[in-house]
Amino acid sequence: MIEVDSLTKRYGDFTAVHSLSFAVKPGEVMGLVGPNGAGKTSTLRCVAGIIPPTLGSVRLGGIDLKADPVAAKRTMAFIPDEPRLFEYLTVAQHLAFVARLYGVGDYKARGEAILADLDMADKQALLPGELSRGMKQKLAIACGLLHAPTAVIFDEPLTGLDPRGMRRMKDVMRGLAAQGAAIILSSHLLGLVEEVCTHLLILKDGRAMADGSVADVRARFASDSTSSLEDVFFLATGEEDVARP
Ligand SMILES: Nc1ncnc2c1ncn2[C@@H]1O[C@H](COP(=O)(O)OP(=O)(O)OP(=O)(O)O)[C@@H](O)[C@H]1O
Repeated sequence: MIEVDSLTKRYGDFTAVHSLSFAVKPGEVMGLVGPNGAGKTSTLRCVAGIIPPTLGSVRLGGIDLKADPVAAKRTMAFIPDEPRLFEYLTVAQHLAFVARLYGVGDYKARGEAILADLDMADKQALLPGELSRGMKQKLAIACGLLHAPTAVIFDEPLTGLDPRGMRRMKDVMRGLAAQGAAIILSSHLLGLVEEVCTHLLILKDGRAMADGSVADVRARFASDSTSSLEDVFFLATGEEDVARP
């Protein structure tokens, strides 16, 4: 469960996120979408405990992030769009290191299963410098999932993946949700959001333009239940001439 209550993020005098509240329940995948500068990254970083909110609170698995950051972060994984790896650790050593950090005792079988899911089983002895961009992304994902997080944040998770990798990644997200994880997926790829997400939060200028199940948001903004998420996005954000043919 991810619970965000009245989250405000200011940078100096500028307010990037205005009193935002939402919750992602176990099994839900919430798509966080919005135009450039809407406040998505600021929100995600606050939820992940990377930067502090100016006001408001975040609870992960029922644990207040400010009151007990270590316990709250133990329940969570943040998968950034740009993989950050250790140059001198192999794939297998990355998993061993992350397992020690999170106190995952029986990590080997779990790590191998995650690597296999991502088509990385035969890459265990390689260093990041020997991996392609997409493989690095997959390794970052494997590291993030090793401790079986119940709250998972994906920021543009398909960046650099080939079509097979993208399909694997979508399966991984659906699988995590089916196992009861609460997931936030931030992406500009509205097709991906439409395929994977059960819920939507559309942000603009740091404010929620829409929040709810995909069906509810669609019903609110589009007259037609078959309208694409792209249409819903433009209607909700007023970003484009929606009357275009
Ligand atoms: N460290 C910072 N200092 C000052 N302003 C910032 C900082 N980080 C972000 N902002 C501002 O906050 C606003 C929201 O930025 P943010 O990166 O959260 O948006 P975003 O929705 O993730 O955008 P994008 O889709 O382009 O990644 C923007 O106006 C940005 O200029």
